[in-house]
Amino acid sequence: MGSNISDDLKSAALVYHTHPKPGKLEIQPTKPLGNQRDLALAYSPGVAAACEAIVEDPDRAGELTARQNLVAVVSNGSAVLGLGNIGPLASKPVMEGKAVLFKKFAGIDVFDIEIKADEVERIVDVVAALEPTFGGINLEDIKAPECFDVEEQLKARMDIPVFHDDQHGTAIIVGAAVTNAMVLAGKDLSQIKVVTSGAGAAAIACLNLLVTLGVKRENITVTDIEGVVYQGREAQMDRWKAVYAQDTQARSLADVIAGADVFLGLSAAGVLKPHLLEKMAERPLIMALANPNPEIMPDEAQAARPDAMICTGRSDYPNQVNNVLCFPYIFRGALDVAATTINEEMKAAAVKAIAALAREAPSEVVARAYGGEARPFGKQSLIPSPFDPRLILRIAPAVARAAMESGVARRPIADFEVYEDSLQRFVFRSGFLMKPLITKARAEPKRVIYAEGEDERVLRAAQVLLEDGIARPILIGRPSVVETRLKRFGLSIRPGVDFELVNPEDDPRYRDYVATYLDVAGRKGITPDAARTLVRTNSTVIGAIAVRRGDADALICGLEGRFASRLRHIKDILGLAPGVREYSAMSLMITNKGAYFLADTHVRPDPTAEEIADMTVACAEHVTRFGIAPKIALVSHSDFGSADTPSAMKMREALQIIRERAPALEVDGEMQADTALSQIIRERVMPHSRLEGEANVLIMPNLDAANIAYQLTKGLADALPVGPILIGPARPAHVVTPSVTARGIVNITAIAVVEAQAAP
Ligand SMILES: NC(=O)C1=CN([C@@H]2O[C@H](COP(=O)(O)OP(=O)(O)OC[C@H]3O[C@@H](n4cnc5c(N)ncnc54)[C@H](OP(=O)(O)O)[C@@H]3O)[C@@H](O)[C@H]2O)C=CC1
Ligand SMILES: CC(=O)C(=O)O
Ligand SMILES: [Mg+2]
Repeated sequence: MGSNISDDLKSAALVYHTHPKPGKLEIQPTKPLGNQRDLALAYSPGVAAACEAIVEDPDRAGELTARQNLVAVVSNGSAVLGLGNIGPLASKPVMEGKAVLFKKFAGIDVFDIEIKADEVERIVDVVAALEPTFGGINLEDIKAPECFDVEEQLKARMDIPVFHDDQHGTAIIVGAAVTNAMVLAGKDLSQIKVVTSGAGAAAIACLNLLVTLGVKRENITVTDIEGVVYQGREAQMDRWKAVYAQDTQARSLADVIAGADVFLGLSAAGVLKPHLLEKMAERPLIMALANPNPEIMPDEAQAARPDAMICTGRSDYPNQVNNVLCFPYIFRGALDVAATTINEEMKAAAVKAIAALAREAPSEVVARAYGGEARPFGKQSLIPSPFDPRLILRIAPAVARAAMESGVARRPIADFEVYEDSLQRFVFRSGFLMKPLITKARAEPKRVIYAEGEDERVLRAAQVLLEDGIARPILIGRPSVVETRLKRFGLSIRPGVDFELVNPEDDPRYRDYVATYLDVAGRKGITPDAARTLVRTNSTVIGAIAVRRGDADALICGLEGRFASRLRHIKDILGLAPGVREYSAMSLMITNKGAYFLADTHVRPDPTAEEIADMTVACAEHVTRFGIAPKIALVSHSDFGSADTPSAMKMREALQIIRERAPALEVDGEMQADTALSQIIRERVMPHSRLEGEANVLIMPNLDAANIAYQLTKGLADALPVGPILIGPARPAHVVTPSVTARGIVNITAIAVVEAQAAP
C-alpha cells in the first residue's frame, strides 16, 4: 500500500481536509427555523401532517422529504481506490469526496455510509434496511468478487436504483473512450484485441460492457495478480472472471500484450513496463486507470509509443477516465424520473451521450471562454473534461429518457424542454460559472498584487491561487505578521519561496515609488511630504504604483476601508484606459435562479445616457469572458415608454446610442425588471423585442437602483456575489467589498488575470 503522492500534495491535502472545519461536508437546512411558528411547522406538532400524508400515500415522501434527491454512498472500505482493503473508517474521506462531487456536479445530496461488514449477507442486510431513507444507493469501493453478489442481491431486494460505481460508472466512461479511440484509429470494435491488468469490480464490468458494444469475448485476455486468467486456473478464481478464461499457455501480461489494440489497466500502480508497449498494435489505446497512481505514467507510455492514445484516472493529464464523468449525472437522470433501477438501457444511453459530447465541436461561446483549453475531438480529447458544463445537460436527459422508454420511470418527465432548462440553470448557479475564466487564467498566470496582504482571506486565497496555478500573488504586508498568520491558519505557502512579499515598512523600491507617485499624481494636490507618507502607509497606493511601473500585472484591494477612497487612488495612479470616458462597476450575482450581471453597482451616482451606453458595451465584453452570451436589459420603472420621466428617457436615449455603436448586441429597453426577466411578460408589453428569453445583464439607471438591487439580491435571494468588477482603469485593478470571502478573492483574481492577459 502507499499512495506515492508528493510530499507537497500530501501536506496540502491534509490541510485541505482539516481547515477551516474537519472533513468536506455539513448539513444545511433548506427551511427557515427562526421563530416559534417555524418550529411548530418543522417539528411537533406540524410535522405530524407530513407523516400522516406519507402513511396515506408513500409516494408523497418524494415531495414532503428530501428523500428523492438523497443518495447513500455506501462502502465497507474493502477496495478503496488502488489503496486496497483499508477498512471503512479510512475510506470515509473518499466517500465524503464522492458526496461532494454528487452535490457539486449534479446538485444531489448524499449521506456517506461507511459500514463495518465484510460478508455479503451482512452488507446486503444493512443497505437494504436503508431503503426508506434514500432515493438511490451508490455502492463504492467494495472489492470483487463480493461486490457482484452485493449489487445483484440489493437490486433484487430494493425498489430504488442501486449502482456500483466502480463497476458501471467506470465501464460507461471506458465504453465511451474505447468507442471514440477506435473511431480515431479507424478500427472496428469487433476486430480489436483487448488485454487487461485487473480482474476486479471495475475491470470485469468494463469488459462486460465492451462485449455488449461489439468487442468479441475471444479477443479479450484478462490478467490479474496471478497472471493470465486461463482455462483450468485454480488460484484466485471466481465465476465472474472465469467467463473470460482463455485456452492458452500464456501466463503473464508480457506473454499476451503483443498485438493488443487496447490495454485496460484497473489494477495497481506501475504494472505496465514501457518495453512491453513496443509489441502492441498500431495506434494502441493505453488506459492506465488505477488510482491514484496508474499502471504506467503517461509520459513514460508516450515516450515508448508516440503513436499511442493514453488515458488515466487522474486530473493532471489529458483524457481523465474517471467515473466522476458519469455517476452524478446518471443518478440525476434516474432520480428526476423516480426510476426504480438503473438498467442496461440507461447505461447505454449514458455511454452514447458521453461519446457524442466529446465529438461535438465546442460551442463558439465555450471555445472562446476556454481559450486554448477547449481541445477539439482527438487523441488528447477522447472524452469530455470533468468540468465540461454540458455533461449534465447531455447525460441526465438521455438517462431519464431511457428510463421512461424502458418502463422503469415512476414519475416520467412531461416536458423535456422545461427539464433541460432547469439543468441549464443548475449549471450556471454553481461554481461552473467561474470555470472558463479560471481555466483561461491558468494558461498564463499573471502577477497580482494584494493591498491587504495580511488579511486571512487574502492568505487563504493565495494558497488556492498558487496550488491551482491561477495567479502569481504578490502580498503587501509585514513579514512577521504574514508568517505568524500563515502558521496559525495551517497554510503551507512561504513568502520569498512561493510568493513575493512587499514590506511597506522596508522596501528597497521606496524612493522610486515616491518618484513615480509624484510624477503621476503631483498635479492632483499631492505634495512630496504627503507622497512619502502615503507610499509608506497606504497599501492601495503601493499596489497601484507597482502595477503602473510594471512590477505587478493587476491590483486587488478594498478588503478594508471605503470603496470611493480606494477608487480615488486607482484613478490618480492608473488612470483611464484609452477611449474610456468613465469608470463603472459590474457585479455578478449567482442566484438559485441563475447568474445575473448588474451595473453600475458601485461607481457612477447618476450616469448620462452616453455613459450608460459606454458601460453597457464594456459590460457585454466582460460577460462574454464567462462564456455567456450577454442578453441585456436597460431597466427602469418604465416599460417601453410607459413613463416619460427623466430617468426613463435617459435609458431610451442610451438604447439609441448603443444600437448605433454596437448594433449586434442583444439589448432592449427601457423596461421594468420583471419584463427583463420574463419572456412571457415581455411578449405582453413589447411583442417584437430584440431581447429573447431572460435577460442576464441588467443595466440600471443610477447608482441607488443598482446598489440597492445588488444588496437586496445578496440578502434576500442568498446570492453569491462576484466582483465588483471595475471597468475602465488603464490596467486591471479591482476594489472588492469588505464582506468578500477567500473564494470571492480567488474569483476576482481570475477575472483580473484574464484581463491582464489581454492587456497590450
Ligand atoms: N479511473 C477510474 O474511474 C476507476 C479506477 N479504478 C481503479 O482500478 C483499480 C481496481 O479497482 P477495483 O476493480 O474496484 O478493485 P478490486 O479490488 O475489485 O480489483 C482489483 C483487481 O486488480 C488486481 N490487481 C491488484 N494488484 C495487481 C497487480 N500488481 N498486478 C495485476 N493485477 C493486480 C486484483 O487481482 P486479484 O483479483 O488477483 O487480487 C483485482 O483483479 C484501483 O486502482 C482503482 O482505483 C476503479 C474504479 C474507477
Ligand atoms: C474513481 C474511483 O471510483 C476509484 O478509483 O475507486
Ligand atoms: Mg471507487
